[in-house]
Amino acid sequence: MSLYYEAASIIANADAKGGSLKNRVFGKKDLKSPPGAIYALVAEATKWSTVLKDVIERSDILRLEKKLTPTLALLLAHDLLLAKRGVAAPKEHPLNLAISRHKARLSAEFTKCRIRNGFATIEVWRTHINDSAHSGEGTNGSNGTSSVRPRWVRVNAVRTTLEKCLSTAFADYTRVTSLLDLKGTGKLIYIDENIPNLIAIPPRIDLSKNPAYLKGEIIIQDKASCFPAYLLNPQPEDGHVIDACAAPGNKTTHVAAIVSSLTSASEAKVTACERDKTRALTLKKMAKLAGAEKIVDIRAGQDFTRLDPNAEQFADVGALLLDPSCSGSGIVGRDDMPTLHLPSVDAGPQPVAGKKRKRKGNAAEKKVEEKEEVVEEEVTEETPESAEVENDEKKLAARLANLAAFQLKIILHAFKFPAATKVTYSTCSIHAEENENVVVKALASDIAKERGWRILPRKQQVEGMRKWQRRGNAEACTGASAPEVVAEACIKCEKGTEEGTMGFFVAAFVRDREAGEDKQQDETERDEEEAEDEWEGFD
Ligand SMILES: C[S@@+](CC[C@H](N)C(=O)[O-])C[C@H]1O[C@@H](n2cnc3c(N)ncnc32)[C@H](O)[C@@H]1O
Repeated sequence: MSLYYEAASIIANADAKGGSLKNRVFGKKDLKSPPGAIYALVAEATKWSTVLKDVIERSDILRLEKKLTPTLALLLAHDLLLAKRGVAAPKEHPLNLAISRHKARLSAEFTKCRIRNGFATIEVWRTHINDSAHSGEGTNGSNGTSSVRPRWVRVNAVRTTLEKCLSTAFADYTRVTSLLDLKGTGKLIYIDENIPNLIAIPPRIDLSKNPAYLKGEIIIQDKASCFPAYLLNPQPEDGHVIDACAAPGNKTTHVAAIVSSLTSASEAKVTACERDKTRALTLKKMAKLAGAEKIVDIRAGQDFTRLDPNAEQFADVGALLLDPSCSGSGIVGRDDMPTLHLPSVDAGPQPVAGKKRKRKGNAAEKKVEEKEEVVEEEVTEETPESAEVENDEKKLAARLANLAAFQLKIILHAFKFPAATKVTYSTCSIHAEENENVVVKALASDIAKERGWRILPRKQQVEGMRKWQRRGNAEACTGASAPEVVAEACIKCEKGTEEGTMGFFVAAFVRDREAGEDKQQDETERDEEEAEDEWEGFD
């Protein structure tokens, strides 16, 4: 497999591994190309991806080179236009031919793009691209707007208050009113408008030695990761809360802070299950640092799906937070996969209406057509390698299907807790298979119908979540009785946007306590009657 196919496979993330690009490349054992070369190619091509996407689309090469995938076109165009060594494949290699025969067109579009963006030379442009990547800011987000990646900081309400923090740890910071303003110089702070007690500062500021951080008064936590506990909105009447998949504990300590602010810390009760004993150690440390060890009962090594919902000790569990393992495709770390903007085949210049190419056109047109036919043939020679890419896609689909089955199992188990009326389900995945699709299946389940579980509609969500604009995709909710309502109830975050979050998904399920109790009572009575009917003794 060539360098380009291996790099494309890393980008496709066929192994569905989360974490940084470095981890994904250097952690992969079976690479044939040098990992350093793959890493450099993906990192550099990603930095330039908004530019290359534009250049490729305007050149229309994806339409001409039918078997060149958007990812391969991006990687090859990068090397052709920007790498000192050019395309790292022999001149006669089909991939090299597929990109090099469009060199004139691509170079012309690249130059036009540079001029449009106001850069006098490629070197000035390169410096700008490198600076933007270094500060964690995209020149353009995936939706064509500016993107920003601030450092999100949650003020831990168990230990302190936002006001105290603003007058101590952040006393010398200047308040800005937009996330984009955090790109400025100096100590800047933004107070979030969706999540209480959440602030953002420029990513260049290191908090690791800050006393407030060391004392657990502030916790570094992505904004999106604060959505589940806030959306769950546990109230004193909800009683006991369960965090089903808790380590390392960001959401556990957040939910602990919310419940303890509403009741006395001695009454607040959160049970945190963590199946992995080693990860549970981190959870323990985190709960201690956050001052939540008395609120949180940690069940190290406990598989949530083996917890007995009908056990006496869980009789008052009213709310459950479910944040199960997922593909992690939405995760953005400081050293993580930056957002890659891929060209689309349909975005290129469209043929002018009424000027259909004919087989017997003028000489120039004919030449183009002949070339196109040759292109088809040459790329077909790549079939074995294309098959490997296809295989990667199949691997990803299989992994997502497994994860989705496990995620659904977690939700359906949570629905069984007799006093529960609130459940949040979240993932840091960008795949509908793990998100909307799982929600739709959960709503269609027998237990949801029996116990009256439904989606919490947007208009009934807590204010900050109601205000959040990015919602689910109705097409991915096909199968639900009201796909538009379910999609609107689903909350999404996208990485690489002006909102400055990771990729994330969260939805809440609710049911009326009375309706649930009635239905459960009916069910119990029905079970008893059935048991009586089945009883055939003493005759
Ligand atoms: C996405 S992480 C949770 C992150 C955590 N909620 C936070 O915000 O810090 C998922 C965790 O669930 C744990 N897990 C997976 N399956 C589980 C199960 N059946 N029961 C309990 N924990 C489980 C994993 O070991 C992992 O630590």
